[in-house]
Amino acid sequence: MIVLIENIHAREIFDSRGNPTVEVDVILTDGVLGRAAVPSGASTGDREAVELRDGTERLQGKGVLKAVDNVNTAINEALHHLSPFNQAMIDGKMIELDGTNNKQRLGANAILGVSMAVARAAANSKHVPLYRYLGGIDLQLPQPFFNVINGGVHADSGIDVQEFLITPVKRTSFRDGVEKIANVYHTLKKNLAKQGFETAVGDEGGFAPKLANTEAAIEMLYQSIRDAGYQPGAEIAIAIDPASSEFYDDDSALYHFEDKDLTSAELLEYYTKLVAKYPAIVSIEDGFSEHDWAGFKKQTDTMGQNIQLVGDDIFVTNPAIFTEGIKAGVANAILIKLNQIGTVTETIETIKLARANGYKTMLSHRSGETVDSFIADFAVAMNVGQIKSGSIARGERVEKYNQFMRIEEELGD
Ligand SMILES: O=C(O)[C@@H](CO)OP(=O)(O)O
Ligand SMILES: [Mg+2]
Repeated sequence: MIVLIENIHAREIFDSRGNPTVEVDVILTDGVLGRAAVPSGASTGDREAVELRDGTERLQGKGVLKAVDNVNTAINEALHHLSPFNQAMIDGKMIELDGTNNKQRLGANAILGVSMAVARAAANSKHVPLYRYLGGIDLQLPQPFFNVINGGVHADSGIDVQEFLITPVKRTSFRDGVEKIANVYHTLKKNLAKQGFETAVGDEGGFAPKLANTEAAIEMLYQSIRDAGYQPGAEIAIAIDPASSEFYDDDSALYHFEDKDLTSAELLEYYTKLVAKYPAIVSIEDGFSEHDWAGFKKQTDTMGQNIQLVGDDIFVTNPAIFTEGIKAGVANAILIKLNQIGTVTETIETIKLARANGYKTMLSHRSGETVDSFIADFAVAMNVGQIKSGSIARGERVEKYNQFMRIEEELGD
């Protein structure tokens, strides 16, 4: 029996920050359903594909009814009775229908919702798990990075660095890694409370204590890793995402960081000293602004041999922009976010580009999420190597880690 797309239906739902977002149902001619929901960022890169919002009075302008309508009319018509098993063709049709270079007409939120839901419908129709449908034979669970202290625009902690992540470098399995992180997480909570700090959490489920600065947060992590019975660095390593585009001033070309205005060179000196003092730090993401390619390049030249340097806002998962970055020798790893580029097919293209050029890849959630765990299956299918999905203490974050544990159980040894 030939199975085709019968109907596509989108609706407006709400994400983990209480903002509207797009959910899409794809129904095939065999009656099978594929459903997917689109996440949303707060510290977005300028050149990300456009998230279409209504801009009307309703819901502070954040409604997504236009995007929903684009799915239910134009996209539904264009994909009617096409094969759900040719993802590249489906994504290509939507890119063509949109006709812009940043998906501003139909909305990347509309297009990505359909793109992911088609993949899921196809997998369901074939009765195979999504990770197996999208993946080849090389299915691998990634190294997980858990964001346990939140700052920047994700919390009101007052800490300039947006994310402090910990990763279980020594682990016997994915589940074992999650258990170790859970131990550190609960120890960190106790340590914060003991010292009189708040233990409420930020957007990504990490704590949002009013710590003095970056070093104080890292000290807190070192102490909690040790108190939980692990060695910082050898057993549990640390990563940071300063998301520095958020504190970069384009006019003066200065970084407003921890009450000082730093030049690009001064910020580099800061990072150099920071990793020398805290060798458990193995990865820095967006250490420099998306508008400071020279600074990012300088950091790559001086620190890139010893540490992972991840480009997020600067590359926005865009194959064309990333190609410029590769040519310029900027960063040695790339953060991958499906909604920065807007289709499954283009995301795969960027991952392949990274692999071909010796860049590491880290798949990422957004700070506004839903319980959709598409990225867990996608990470395994694409063998991305690393993932970040927040802490283990908010449902929409932990659902991704739980899905990895289900997949690990299915894959066995
Ligand atoms: O900067 C980031 O890496 C992301 C995800 O953690 O944040 P946002 O989704 O707000 O862009
Ligand atoms: Mg980032």
